[in-house]
Amino acid sequence: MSICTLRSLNLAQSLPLCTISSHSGHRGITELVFIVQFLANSVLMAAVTAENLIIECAKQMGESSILRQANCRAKGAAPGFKVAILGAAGGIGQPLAMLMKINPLVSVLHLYDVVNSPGVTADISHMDTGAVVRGFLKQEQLASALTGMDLVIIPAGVPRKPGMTRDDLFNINAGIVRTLCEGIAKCCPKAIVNLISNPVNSTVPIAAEVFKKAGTYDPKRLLGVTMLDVVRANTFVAEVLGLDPREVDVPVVGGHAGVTILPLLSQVKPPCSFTPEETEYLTNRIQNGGTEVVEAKAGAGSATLSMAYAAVKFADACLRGIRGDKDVVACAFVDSQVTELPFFATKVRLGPNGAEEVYQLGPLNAYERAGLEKAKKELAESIQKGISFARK
Ligand SMILES: NC(=O)C1=CN([C@@H]2O[C@H](COP(=O)(O)OP(=O)(O)OC[C@H]3O[C@@H](n4cnc5c(N)ncnc54)[C@H](O)[C@@H]3O)[C@@H](O)[C@H]2O)C=CC1
Ligand SMILES: O=C([O-])CC(=O)C(=O)O
Repeated sequence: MSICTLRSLNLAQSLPLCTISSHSGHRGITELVFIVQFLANSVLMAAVTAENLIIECAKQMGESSILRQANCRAKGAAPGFKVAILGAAGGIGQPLAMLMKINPLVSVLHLYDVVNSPGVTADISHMDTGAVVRGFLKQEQLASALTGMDLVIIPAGVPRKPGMTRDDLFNINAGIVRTLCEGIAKCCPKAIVNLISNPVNSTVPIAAEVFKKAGTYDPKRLLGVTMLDVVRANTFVAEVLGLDPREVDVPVVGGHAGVTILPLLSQVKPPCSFTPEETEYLTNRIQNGGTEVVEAKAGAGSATLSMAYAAVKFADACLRGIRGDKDVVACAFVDSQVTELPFFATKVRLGPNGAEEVYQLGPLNAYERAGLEKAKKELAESIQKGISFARK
């Protein structure tokens, strides 16, 4: 308030003064000066009156109510999409929330968690970017967090420690994902869902079953996030080729765990070739990128910062798709007819309804065909595990 008043004072005092000094002596100009002075004083009085009014209102209604009104006004100011992050106070959730607050396509950002979301929300809400941020804590606020959302990003759940596989997270994360997806089915059934929680190869089938049970399943709108595999593949391949990673595009198909992560090195852009040793090295490194980080963090969790970056890259592609941008293509783990499995990661074209088109694998070399068979075997089990859990 006081800053507003100061600004008005400056305006009222400085404007007429500088006008007089440069134009004194001219009658018409002097009249103009008086008019400007009069207008400036009126602005000042109006500002003071308005400030008094607001202070009076604040006294009567309580400060938080005034702040809520300010929030409502801000909401109308920035056109864009409404995005919720479930698990927003976590290792991925926090940097993801920060990066989504910067995204100009986002007008409203809902941060939900079972702990610490008020603090994260207060912190992020001070960033002077367009999106309005609201925090939601615990199950009783899940419905409010989800209502009206266009895109829901889910990084909720426990991460790995050294020695664990992603499947070891199933017992805890399966239940978390089921509960959150039940909320989505009730409160924002048309939202596009970006599912990050591991094991993605099982949590995506769980989400699909929950939506089927609720009668809201739209296969296009459910996307398992495998972007981190692509981000890693681009980085490691660029290192080997001596290129800038931003110039490299590596399709990664299959799923998101160990051998189910299948980089298609024969389809790298720009076109290039690798020796058998390079192919072996790159495939292993891309498949074990997650484990590399888990071991380096030595018990303090798994990839969070690169994952937040990858999640934002993917969410941004989804939002551009919803907006109607043409040719938005990214890899994701989706409902698929590309193989005999019900879910598979390939390139998809993102549009207003999510994954509008699921692309075929394209030509594979012998190394990749062998990798595909291994990937499908493990994927089939993980998918079935998720479906059985959700149907129990
Ligand atoms: N798809 C991918 O490429 C990747 C997936 N992940 C997975 O993402 C998940 C999260 O990882 P981090 O953020 O590092 O873990 P974290 O433990 O740091 O954060 C998880 C957050 O989820 C919250 N949470 C737990 N139960 C919840 C519930 N019922 N509702 C809402 N929030 C809940 C926790 O309070 C916590 O704030 C893990 O399952 C991890 O394996 C991690 C990296 C890459
Ligand atoms: O490895 C983990 O547990 C986390 C993850 O999915 C990844 O970093 O790719």
